[in-house]
Amino acid sequence: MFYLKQISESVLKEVIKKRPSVSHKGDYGRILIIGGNENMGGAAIMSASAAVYSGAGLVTCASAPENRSALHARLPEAMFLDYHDFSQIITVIKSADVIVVGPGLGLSQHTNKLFALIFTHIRQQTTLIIDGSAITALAQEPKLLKTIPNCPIIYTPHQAEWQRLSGIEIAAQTPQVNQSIQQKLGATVILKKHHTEIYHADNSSSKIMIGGPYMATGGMGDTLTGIIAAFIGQFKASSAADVLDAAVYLHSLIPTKLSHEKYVVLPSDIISSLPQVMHNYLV
Ligand SMILES: NC(=O)C1=CN([C@@H]2O[C@H](COP(=O)(O)OP(=O)(O)OC[C@H]3O[C@@H](n4cnc5c(N)ncnc54)[C@H](OP(=O)(O)O)[C@@H]3O)[C@@H](O)[C@H]2O)[C@@H](O)CC1
Ligand SMILES: Nc1ncnc2c1ncn2[C@@H]1O[C@H](COP(=O)(O)OP(=O)(O)O)[C@@H](O)[C@H]1O
Ligand SMILES: [Mg+2]
Repeated sequence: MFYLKQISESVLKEVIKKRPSVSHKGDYGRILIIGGNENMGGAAIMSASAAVYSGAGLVTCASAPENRSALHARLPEAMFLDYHDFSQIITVIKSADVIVVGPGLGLSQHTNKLFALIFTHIRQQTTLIIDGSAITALAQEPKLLKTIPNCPIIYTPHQAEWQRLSGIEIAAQTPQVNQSIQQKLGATVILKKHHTEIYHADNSSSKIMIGGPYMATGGMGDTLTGIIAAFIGQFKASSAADVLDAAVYLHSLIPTKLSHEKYVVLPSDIISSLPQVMHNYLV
């Protein structure tokens, strides 16, 4: 029998820490989000917003220039880069603690150029979260997959994206098979579904038993990427597995609670609740 640990609420108390008085934004994670083409800026904005509202110290969003005003109007805490400006993007890649690539990025030659840029300039200690279009782009370009850098990598596929990347049909995505592909990839895989499963880089695995169809709105996965990035960027005292378990659990805990009074829980509802709910877990 394959054992997936059921994540419990207690992980939030273990991971979320009171901040030392003598600290500054640089201590809470420099996050770069690369996503949002001219039609899907919302995905990058939701990812960046989730990162800011879950405590990331400095968030920069590299996106299509059409999204600049929307991002600034919606999230003035975040900085913006035109994703065609390679020299500025390289500078931020080199200083980022966590990079998210993919929310709303779309599939184009430009997506592949951005991959080459990240893979060349990312530092070994930086975590790279690969989501959405970026997963599909990698699945379509096996050559790119061979050039993946030697830094911590986290894939956050939904079941169809996992099918594209792993070659496993959705019906055949059992924990044993999922873990064998995850180990071949040498990365962490967060397989998003009803009761999301996490296959950690240290070969442990876990799953959540909360969340439901009130979360089935576009942007819900984009929001998860921002929470994960912020947690990695700031909660350095806990193990990598606990930090990811906590981020994934929190992302579903908020809508589970709100679903008692709402038919659907929007990504924006989760984002605005994050600071208050996180405060509840300070010991
Ligand atoms: N506001 C914005 O800017 C938004 C931007 N977005 C961005 O769009 C990009 C593309 O991402 P995507 O997930 O929308 O599309 P894609 O990768 O083609 O997968 C969909 C196909 O897979 C199938 N499918 C099967 N199982 C599934 C499952 N469990 N979960 C989901 N799908 C499942 C599904 O089946 P069907 O619905 O037909 O039954 C369909 O055939 C990505 O970069 C993302 O960030 C979105 O976040 C939305 C809000
Ligand atoms: N029925 C459901 N039960 C539990 N979680 C769900 C359900 N439907 C969607 N979700 C969650 O919503 C998110 C959807 O991710 P994804 O498809 O990548 O969204 P998007 O790309 O639109 O942002 C995942 O975290 C998934 O677990
Ligand atoms: Mg997605």
